Amino acid sequence: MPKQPERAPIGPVDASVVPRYGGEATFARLPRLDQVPHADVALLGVPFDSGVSYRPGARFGPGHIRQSSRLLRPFNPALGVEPFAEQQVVDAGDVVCNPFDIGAAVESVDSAVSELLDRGTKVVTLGGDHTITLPVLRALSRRHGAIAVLHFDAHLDTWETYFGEPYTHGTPFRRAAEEGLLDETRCAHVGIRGPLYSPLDLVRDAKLGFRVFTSDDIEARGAAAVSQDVRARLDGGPVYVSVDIDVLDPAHAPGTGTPEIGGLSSRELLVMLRGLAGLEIVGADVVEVSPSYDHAEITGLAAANVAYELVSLLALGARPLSSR
Ligand SMILES: N=C(N)NCCCC(=O)O
Ligand SMILES: [Zn+2]
Ligand SMILES: [Zn+2]
Repeated sequence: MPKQPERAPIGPVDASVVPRYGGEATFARLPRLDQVPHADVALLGVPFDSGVSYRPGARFGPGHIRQSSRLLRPFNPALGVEPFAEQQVVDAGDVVCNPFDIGAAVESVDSAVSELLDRGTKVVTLGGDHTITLPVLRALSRRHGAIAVLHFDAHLDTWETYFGEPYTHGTPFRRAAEEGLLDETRCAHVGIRGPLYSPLDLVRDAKLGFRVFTSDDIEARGAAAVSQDVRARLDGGPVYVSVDIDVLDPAHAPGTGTPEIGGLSSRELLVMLRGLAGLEIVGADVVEVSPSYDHAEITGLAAANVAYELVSLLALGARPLSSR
């Protein structure tokens, strides 16, 4: 059989030909999963927020992030990559999640992510509240074993339960640690700040294997310096990147459910993300975007651009070692 010529990825709709404010709001105006023969990377919406402890609305996050992603362009100069040309990126639509049964919703996310991974597609999940990271980690660790988690968040999300419930947006990383999904020598939280329930929260969190880089550390030492330490912590195996948009200061991301003052600027978050270039990233998410508290798409734009950086990092990771 003659070798098939390699097909170039189908990219976004060209904004210089078709106005970017019209047409279907797939992420970055990319093709849908059913429009390509094979996808290397899929953006997957998870409209679910039954795990929240305060303001609701993250169920509307995926649609809002897509709408806010219309202005993204195909070349990322900061990382020197064309993320949609070097790999086939698609929008895989939304997972159907039962809003009245958290356990069932968690199973649905696991199945949807597993199905994509089985086809050789990496997944960047658009939440949804932070509950949804647990099933993604379950699906990934079935393939990769225990993985490092880099968790950007104001909150630890390693609390025990809320109202006796194990699956909530404040507990995913405790469940993940208990289930042995995490490489406890290589996990980190970045951007932690704000009041806790008890001094023991930090002690219990450290026991799960997380190193904490606080929002104050970034203010004191600068994002570039902290990013070096984070990188050193993660190196040596598969890494999952979870971005709770409330890692940003409410001035940079007002549209979220549990806002905490004194957070990162969007510029600092970009520096931290770009510092990950070259790591073995196996999946990522952007969660906790709650559009009804957003203004002027501030949070939507931040989330869309974070997802764009994550897809860019996946493109770099897919390059042959010699050209990274
Ligand atoms: N994952 C997010 N965004 N928040 C967790 C906060 C849990 C609490 O109410 O203490
Ligand atoms: Zn948070
Ligand atoms: Zn969180």
